[in-house]
Amino acid sequence: MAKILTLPDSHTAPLTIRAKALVFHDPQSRLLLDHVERLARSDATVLVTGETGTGKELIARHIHATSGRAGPFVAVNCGAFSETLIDAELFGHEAGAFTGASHARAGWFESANGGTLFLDEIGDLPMALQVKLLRVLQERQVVRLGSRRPIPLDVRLVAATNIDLARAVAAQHFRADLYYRLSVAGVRLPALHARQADILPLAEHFIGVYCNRLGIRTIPLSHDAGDALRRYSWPGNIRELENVIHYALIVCAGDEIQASDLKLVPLLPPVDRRAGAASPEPAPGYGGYRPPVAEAASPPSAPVPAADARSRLPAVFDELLREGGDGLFDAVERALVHAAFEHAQRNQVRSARALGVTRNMVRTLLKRHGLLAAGAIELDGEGESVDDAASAGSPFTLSAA
Ligand SMILES: Nc1ncnc2c1ncn2[C@@H]1O[C@H](COP(=O)(O)OP(=O)(O)OP(=O)(O)O)[C@@H](O)[C@H]1O
Repeated sequence: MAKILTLPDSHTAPLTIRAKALVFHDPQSRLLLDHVERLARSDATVLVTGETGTGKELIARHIHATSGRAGPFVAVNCGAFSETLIDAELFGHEAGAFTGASHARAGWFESANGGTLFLDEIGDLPMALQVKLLRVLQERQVVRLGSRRPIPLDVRLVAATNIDLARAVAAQHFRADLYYRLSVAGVRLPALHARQADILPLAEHFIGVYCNRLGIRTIPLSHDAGDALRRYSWPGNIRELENVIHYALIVCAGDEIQASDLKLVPLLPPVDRRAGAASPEPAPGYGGYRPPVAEAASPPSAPVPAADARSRLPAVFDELLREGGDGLFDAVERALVHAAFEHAQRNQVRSARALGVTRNMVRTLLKRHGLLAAGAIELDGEGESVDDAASAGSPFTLSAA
């Protein structure tokens, strides 16, 4: 059974709590872990939400491991089966219940008796089975397909999803009654970029795991590599970090993992600070990320009130701003506007849509950062109108909270 190391209250140094494979170092993460363990001690059904790769299954396993339940942990991905199959697999069937059912078979609920059933991607469960699931949860008994005999159950259900179930209810893809039943006890796992203090401890943890697996001595991160990991936005969250470290250990040729060994997917194209200059090719390795190059001699235009600009940009900038001060904010804002403008082939309307701001705001920001200075071409949209709402699918909203 996984064991949590409890830390003395007086311990002020940053600490990593390791419980089997659990790394929770960020103060917010530790609070979350406390919450999870309190829920684990109850019998409550728990809904774990969070983006892909944030550790939902790991948390479900931890809930089981710390619940004191002696039965097994049974994990099922609801999105991986057809409706007919998942019905029979979840609730079991008697012999002859349907064509091909030559033997009676216990379903996952019965298999998890005394333990925990983890239903991953619960949002993918077909509506008809949502009704059945709700009934099983309420009555604490299951009836196999082809039978009328109720089988009593003692199963703790943990469900997980990376979609917004409330929206799925609004879109009539998910039943409201099941939603309310599942949402009583919830755990929301933050995206990795919002757990800054967890990034390096997790990276070190994965270095340990994979060096062990590869049978090599531990290779530490160089300073630059650590910096790059902290600055990256991690759209694939902890799973992506794990893969990046695994790959880096395979390609690393020296005594330390270098930034160039890290295969990070670029969120932003590289930045050229000269207005109107063509974007250079991404750097090799390190996902093409480059720090902004030194300021070139393009004259700054009339500034716009910073607060105005900030209020319209995604929340991730607020985080960067808190951490890095105005200089960092400006650099990121400029990089973003420049990237969107180049990506939209200097069409202000399309840039505005990608950024989720008005066209006037794009124009103001372009001016402010000298991107409409001499040599820059200004193309307007062909009569397209833009409203203030962020456009769906904007490539620049990936890391927004
Ligand atoms: N706190 C953590 N400490 C150590 N490893 C972790 C932690 N959280 C997640 N991981 C690792 O990250 C990987 C992804 O975690 P997991 O599969 O639990 O994510 P998930 O949210 O269920 O993903 P998906 O939504 O894609 O199913 C796993 O290898 C897991 O062991």
